[in-house]
Amino acid sequence: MVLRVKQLTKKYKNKTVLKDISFSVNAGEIIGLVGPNGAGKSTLMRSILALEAIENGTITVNDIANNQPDFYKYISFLPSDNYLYMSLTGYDHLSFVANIYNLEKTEIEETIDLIGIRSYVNQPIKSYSYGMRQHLLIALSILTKPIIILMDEPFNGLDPTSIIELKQLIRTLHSQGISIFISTHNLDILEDLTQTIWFIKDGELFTNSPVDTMSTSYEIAFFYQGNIEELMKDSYLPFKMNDSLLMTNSAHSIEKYLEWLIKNGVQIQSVNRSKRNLEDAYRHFYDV
Ligand SMILES: Nc1ncnc2c1ncn2[C@@H]1O[C@H](COP(=O)(O)OP(=O)(O)OP(=O)(O)O)[C@@H](O)[C@H]1O
Repeated sequence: MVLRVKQLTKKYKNKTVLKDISFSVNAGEIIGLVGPNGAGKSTLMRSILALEAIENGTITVNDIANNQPDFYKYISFLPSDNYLYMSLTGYDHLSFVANIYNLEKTEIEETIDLIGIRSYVNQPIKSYSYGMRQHLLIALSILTKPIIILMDEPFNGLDPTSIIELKQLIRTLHSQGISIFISTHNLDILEDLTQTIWFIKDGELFTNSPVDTMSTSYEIAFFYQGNIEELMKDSYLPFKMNDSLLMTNSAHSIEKYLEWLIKNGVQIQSVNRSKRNLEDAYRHFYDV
């Protein structure tokens, strides 16, 4: 167990924004947090980091509570707002954090290479693009070798190139065993990164969200000279047709569908996990 949150309640004046929320994040998980504007995503992250005073709850990382300095060695935060100093360089920022945590120069160098910011790390922040700033913020957030990173809307304002790079970076961090808790409004990006997606609604967190079944639903593009619907009926496997794609049903394994189709002379052109599932689940859950 990396992060554990127990019975967290947070109010702003009379309004309860987070209602008795409990959950845990395991090592190496990528968790997506979804919810409409004002649902409480940022408040949840800020409360975990004790940036907000809370009414009730305990929050630990590696069993260390968030009122202990060591807590902040193991967890780091990529906030949605940019807090960089325009006249200082990327390296200045990294040295600043390294000094606080008593880190070696070599650790700064390793981080620069891992995040791939060497070509501009000695330039002042004011010359950085939005994506370059985001990379530096990530470099800052991993400098202390955290075991979990909270990312609040990290894709906001990024162009497609930076989005692709950031997704790759998140995968790299994940491959190193770092857990990532990420809030975003971009459902497509989230679906690309993880199948563990939690919903927040009216101050409650739904960790067994309606998206749980989505991972096993697929779209199959195929070539077949006969009538595919007739052929599928004979298989007794539930399906839907969508823009001439065959949509599988999540309760049945993809292998069963492929086996049946191939056996009956259908040429498979591609198989993709259905992208529409998260959006559908979102619409259904939030009644959009
Ligand atoms: N400092 C504050 N004082 C009073 N109310 C606040 C404060 N910060 C947030 N709120 C309220 O708490 C609720 C949750 O806000 P929060 O920013 O956590 O939502 P969010 O899910 O991150 O939204 P968004 O997707 O728009 O970023 C909202 O109703 C918001 O108005």
